[in-house]
Amino acid sequence: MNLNKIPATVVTGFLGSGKTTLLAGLLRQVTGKRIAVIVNEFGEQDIDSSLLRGCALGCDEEGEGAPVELERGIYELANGCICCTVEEEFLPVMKQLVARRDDIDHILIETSGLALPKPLVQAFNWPEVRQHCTVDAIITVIDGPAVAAGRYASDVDKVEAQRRADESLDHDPSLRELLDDQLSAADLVLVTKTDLLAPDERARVEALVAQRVPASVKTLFIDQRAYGNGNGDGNGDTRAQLEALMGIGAASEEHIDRIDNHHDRHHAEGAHHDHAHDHFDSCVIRLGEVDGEALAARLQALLQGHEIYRAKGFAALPGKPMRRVIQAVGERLDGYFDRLWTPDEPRETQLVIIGKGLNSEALHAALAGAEIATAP
Ligand SMILES: Nc1nc2c(ncn2[C@@H]2O[C@H](COP(=O)(O)OP(=O)(O)OP(=O)(O)O)[C@@H](O)[C@H]2O)c(=O)[nH]1
Repeated sequence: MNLNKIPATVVTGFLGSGKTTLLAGLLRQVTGKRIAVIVNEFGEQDIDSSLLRGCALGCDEEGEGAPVELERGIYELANGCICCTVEEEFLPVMKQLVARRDDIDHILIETSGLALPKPLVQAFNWPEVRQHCTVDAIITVIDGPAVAAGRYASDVDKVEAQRRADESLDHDPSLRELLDDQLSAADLVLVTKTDLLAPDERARVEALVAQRVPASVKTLFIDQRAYGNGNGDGNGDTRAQLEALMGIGAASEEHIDRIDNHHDRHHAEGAHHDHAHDHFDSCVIRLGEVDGEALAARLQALLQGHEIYRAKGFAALPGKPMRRVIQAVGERLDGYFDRLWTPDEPRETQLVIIGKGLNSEALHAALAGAEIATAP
C-alpha cells in the first residue's frame, strides 16, 4: 500500500442489503478521520444521501443534477448506475477529491445495489486517479436473511431454497449473476442483519459464500446494533471492528482486471451488453401528507402483490414534526422518525419503488388512498 495515496473503500451489494446503514455506522463511529462519501443510487430520487446527511453531517439542499457537493464531503452522483457512468460522473468527482487531497483521509463509495463494482474499481487505474488514490478494499455487503431464504437461488441447498423463496426472485438468473459478480470482486464479505438470522441459516449463508469466494477473503457477520445509536457511543470493540474495515490495504485496482465475472463473459461471447439494472424499473411516488397506518397497509399489499425489491423514502404525517423514513426490502416493511422537517422543506411524502414490470400510475393510485385530503 502506498501511504501517500488516499484509500477508498468501495461498498457494493444488492438493493437493501445494508450499504447505507454501514456507511452511516462508519461515519458515526470512526471519528478522527476526514471522510468523503460518494453515493450513487438506482432511481431518480437520492434517498441515501439525505439519510446520510441526517447522521450529523450538516445539510446543503442546493442544486440539482450532478455532481453535487454537500457539506462535510458527501457527493451524490446523479441518477444512473455508477458502473455505466464512470467517465462522465465518477471521474470528475474523483478529480475534485484529488484536488482536496490534503483535507481527506479516506473516501467511502456506495455503489447502487444493481451496479457491478469492477468498472468503478478499474477507474482507479486511470492515471489521474491512480497517482493519488488506491482502493483500500471492495466490501461486498450481503443480506444474511435474504440469502438464507434463497432469494438469489443459491446452488447450495437448492431444493430448500426453492421451497422457501419468493417465486419471482428465485427464478431470476440476473439476480444470481449479480450476486456472483458482486461477490467475485470482494476483498471482504460483510453479511448483515445477523440479528434476524437463525444459526442454521447462518451456516447456509456461510456455505454459499465459501463456494463463491476464495478462502483468503474474510467474511464478517454484523448487525446494525454494532453501529451504535447515533451518538458515536458504540463500545470500543465495535469501533475497532469498524475502523478495521477502513484499513484493509488490498489495493484492489491492481488485481481487478483478473476478476472473472458473468457480465464480462456474456460480453465476450457477443451477448448484448446489458446490466442487471436494465431489467429493473424504478418509479417515484409523490404524495402530500398521509395517514401513516394506511400508507403502511397499502404499501405492504403492494409488496406482496408486485415484483417489488425495494421501496424507500420519507412520509409526512399530519401533526408530526418529524419526517418518517419508510424502508422496505422484499416484503419486510419498516418505518421510523429520523429528524424534524426543516421550515423550508415541503411536507410531502416521497417514495422510490424499484422492481420489475412496475406500473407507476397503478402504484400511485394504490398509495394515493392513504393521502389526507386537505381543505381547498
Ligand atoms: N434488522 C436489521 N436491519 C438492517 C440491518 N442493516 C440494515 N438493515 C435495514 O435494512 C434496510 C435497508 O438498509 P440500507 O442500509 O438502506 O440498504 P442499502 O443496501 O443501502 O439499500 P439500497 O441503497 O437501496 O441498495 C433498512 O430498513 C435498514 O434499517 C441489520 O443489521 N439488521
